[in-house]
Amino acid sequence: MLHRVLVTDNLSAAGLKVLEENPEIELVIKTDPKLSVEQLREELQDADGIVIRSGTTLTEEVLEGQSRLKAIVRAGVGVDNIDIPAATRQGIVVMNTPAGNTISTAEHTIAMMMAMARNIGPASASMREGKWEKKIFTGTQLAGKTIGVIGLGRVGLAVAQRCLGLEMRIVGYDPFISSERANEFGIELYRDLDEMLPKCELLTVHTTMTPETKNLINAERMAKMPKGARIINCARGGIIDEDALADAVESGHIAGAALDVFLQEPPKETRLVKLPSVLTTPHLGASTDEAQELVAVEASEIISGFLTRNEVRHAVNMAPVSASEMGGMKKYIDLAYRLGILLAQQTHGEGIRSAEIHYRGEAASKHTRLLTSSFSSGLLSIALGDRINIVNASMLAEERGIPISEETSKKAGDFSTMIVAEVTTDQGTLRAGGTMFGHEYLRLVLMDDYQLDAYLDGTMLIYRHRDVPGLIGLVGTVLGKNNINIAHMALGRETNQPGGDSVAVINLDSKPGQDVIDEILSNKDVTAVEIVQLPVAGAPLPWLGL
Ligand SMILES: NC(=O)C1=CN([C@@H]2O[C@H](COP(=O)(O)OP(=O)(O)OC[C@H]3O[C@@H](n4cnc5c(N)ncnc54)[C@H](O)[C@@H]3O)[C@@H](O)[C@H]2O)C=CC1
Ligand SMILES: O=C(O)CCC(=O)C(=O)O
Repeated sequence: MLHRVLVTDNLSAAGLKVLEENPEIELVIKTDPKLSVEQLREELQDADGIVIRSGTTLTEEVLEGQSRLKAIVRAGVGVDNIDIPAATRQGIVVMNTPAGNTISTAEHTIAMMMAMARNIGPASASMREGKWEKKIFTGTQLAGKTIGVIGLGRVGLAVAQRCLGLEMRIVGYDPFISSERANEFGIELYRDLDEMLPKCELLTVHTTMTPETKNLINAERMAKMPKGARIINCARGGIIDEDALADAVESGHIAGAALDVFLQEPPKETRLVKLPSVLTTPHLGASTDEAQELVAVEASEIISGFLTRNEVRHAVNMAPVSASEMGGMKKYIDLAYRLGILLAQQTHGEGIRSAEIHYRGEAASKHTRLLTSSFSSGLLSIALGDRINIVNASMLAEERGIPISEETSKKAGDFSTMIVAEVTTDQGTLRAGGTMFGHEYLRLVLMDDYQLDAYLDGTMLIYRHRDVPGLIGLVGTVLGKNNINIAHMALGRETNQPGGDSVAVINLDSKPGQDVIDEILSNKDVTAVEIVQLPVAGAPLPWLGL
């Protein structure tokens, strides 16, 4: 089946070519005219993936109920036009291309700073009107000035490097970078933003947009900057309070501002944009041929890799997994998922309080967070059906107040690799442990305290009983007379003594009806019977299609 990829913003031709040339992808381009919310919802119903830039907004309303959509790729950095919690809840993986437009954005920041410092915009406009106004456009030299850089990630550091070349002094603020790293870039790092601001003759922000960075630079903080300071924002509108900035520019406390990004794009409130000492561009930071080609090609490769090879690159709502890593993980993902569905059925998905997963031996060196998500998606599958997958399982478990923890030990026990899951419910704790033979055949080797060796697939009849002679034959007869074939049978004894409590797991070729269960249960030595239905061996996992 072809994977349908929707593109709703302008992507460079080189990026589109990657998608067009992939025989497993069907490309649908809907850039002109811009889709309404309703049209976007409709298009997404038939899409496996979507590639966007900043022009498309994927809100909760748009993403709600999009059961076919598996991946969103942002050709660029900022994912603030995507409702990430909504996407995660829907089980949609969100990925971006973090590095392709860094240099272009840093260059745009420098261009904005220099143009603002030398009044290039208004001077050019004045000449276009036939004027020659040398005096009023006298600017300010940058060499020797102190610039504050807030957010020392990819763009912030690239800006700092360039400012160093302009012989500026650089002070910086980013709570998540070490002073050693900042010093490598010639930046004097401050741990307190308010202490740094009085030093900043220029200030540039390069953080992502988060609740913490919204209005990070407000009226109070602008007041702490020296009179005549200048502010640049080529990151995200709203990191600098737009109203407060307009006030500060009007009052003359801030001499000028250079803005590429706005709270609303295009801005509806234009007081700031119309101020003569405010220089603006329409979100052009990443708009160079080079950056657009890089991000578009990378975005197209990311969506193709995800849909055709299960590769997860630069995901913002799940752990990344390379194609080769995914290859070695498939069986483990499957094993964890099967243990989850097994325990879900044994608890009937009710009253689950918490779960603990233990990874032993080889399993401990795998991507255990992903395996735990896979287990969780199996565990919650009864309650949530096919709405749940590896992407949203942890979030949905947390939302239901079910803590799912993991513990790893590289020391192998009885098996070279093993996953043991324990689920605590209102009634008690259930345990299931699985391994794989020859990296291929999944086996259930632990059930509560019983050691056994059962197939971990298909229809499983599990009955608990006293270990007395003849019982296996009796159960076999009941199944036989109802024409139910036994594929495999495993027994687990609590102690090695006969007569104690035991469990039997019988893999069947068809599912017995209630009458068969009742007949087995009517035996005085049988204490409980349950049927567990697992996917058949080798069945593709939901969503990942592994
Ligand atoms: N104008 C444009 O066209 C473009 C804008 N951008 C925007 O530029 C910004 C930076 O992008 P990158 O450098 O690639 O991101 P990044 O993730 O590499 O860097 C962000 C930095 O902000 C820091 N940070 C987070 N919270 C902070 C806080 N409260 N205070 C101070 N620092 C904080 C982080 O520690 C990180 O170092 C993003 O908002 C991105 O969306 C990026 C590319 C193009
Ligand atoms: O796609 C664009 O033009 C904007 C890029 C951007 O803002 C980003 O990558 O965060």
